[in-house]
Amino acid sequence: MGLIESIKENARKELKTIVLPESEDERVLKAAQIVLEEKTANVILIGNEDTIKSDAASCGANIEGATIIDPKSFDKIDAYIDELVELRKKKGLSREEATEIMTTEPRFFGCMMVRLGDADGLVAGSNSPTADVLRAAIQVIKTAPGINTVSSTFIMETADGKFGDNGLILFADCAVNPEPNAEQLADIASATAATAKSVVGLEPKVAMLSFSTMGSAKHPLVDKVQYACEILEDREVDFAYDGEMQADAAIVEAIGAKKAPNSSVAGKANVLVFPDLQSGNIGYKLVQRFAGAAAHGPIVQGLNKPVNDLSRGCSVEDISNLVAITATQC
Ligand SMILES: CC(C)(COP(=O)(O)OP(=O)(O)OC[C@H]1O[C@@H](n2cnc3c(N)ncnc32)[C@H](O)[C@@H]1OP(=O)(O)O)[C@@H](O)C(=O)NCCC(=O)NCCS
Ligand SMILES: CC(=O)OP(=O)(O)O
Repeated sequence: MGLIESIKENARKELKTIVLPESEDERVLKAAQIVLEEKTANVILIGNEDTIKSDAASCGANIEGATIIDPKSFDKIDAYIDELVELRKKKGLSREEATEIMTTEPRFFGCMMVRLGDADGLVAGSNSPTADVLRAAIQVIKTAPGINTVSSTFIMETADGKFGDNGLILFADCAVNPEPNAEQLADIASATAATAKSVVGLEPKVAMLSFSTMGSAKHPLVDKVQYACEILEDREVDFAYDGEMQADAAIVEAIGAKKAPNSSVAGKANVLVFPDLQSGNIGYKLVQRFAGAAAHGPIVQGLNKPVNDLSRGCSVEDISNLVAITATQC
């Protein structure tokens, strides 16, 4: 059974409720139909009921069974507004401003549903930049206890099975931290190793990527990746990692053996940690488009409850798959 099929099977075992705030996007309505048909989650759509039903009819999506909630007539809206005022009181958010946010910004409203237990998880981002989804999630859901860095990973599924574990390989961070420092790179490595285990069922082998392998180049940017490896060593993490190394040394056995002969990760990596967001975001999109890989995510790591993002270029199937993944994280 493939990864997504087994995730869907797990999701069906205990049905969770996932909020889809971007009901104005017809891909979301079509994905809601798939999720309901496949019974991988209960679905909450946010917006005006008449508008959503008419949009669904226009695009041929059968959303029967989805719950539709309009923040403007929601019976708990006052409690939601109070909670946002409390959460943002150090930032001086007024009740008037909180009311505006809760009634006009569905991503914030959806995150509040998750925070207050009226839903289990949220998927958004097909119709908004990642930063908008992340701000709502970080401000409302907050980080999990003991976590300093929210980050993200894509589960890349390549067709020919040559790289990673039978074609499965996680890329991080491709969506959140523009210029991670060494501490944050180490945090990203740990969070992604945990996702590899918990979501994909892989024993993580983490390669800390650079344009240098084991000191072959000298540059402050290389030093940063080496320092991140030292931090992982100091933290005595419980997963295999190595670096710094180039992408070919990380994933091609013969090149790993030549460039990093003493490494237990080189040539076998199933988690790639990119040195910054430019390389990570460009890297995942090139593999997705050139290699025809499925890119599941970005799965957001380090939040107190599951909220996952999408690329605006996502397909209907990407959305329904990510809903199933989110349901298994609840
Ligand atoms: C994630 C991101 C939105 C945060 O933006 P920001 O401008 O720092 O957000 P804010 O200043 O509003 O910060 C909100 C809060 O989140 C915290 N925060 C920001 N990034 C964080 C992170 N990675 N981990 C933990 N907390 C974070 C801030 O400290 C702040 O906390 P506070 O409200 O208690 O002061 C920003 O880093 C970003 O835009 N990243 C790139 C997203 C992107 O464009 N991706 C490419 C396409 S996928
Ligand atoms: C993850 C990502 O790159 O999102 P988008 O394509 O929407 O910018």
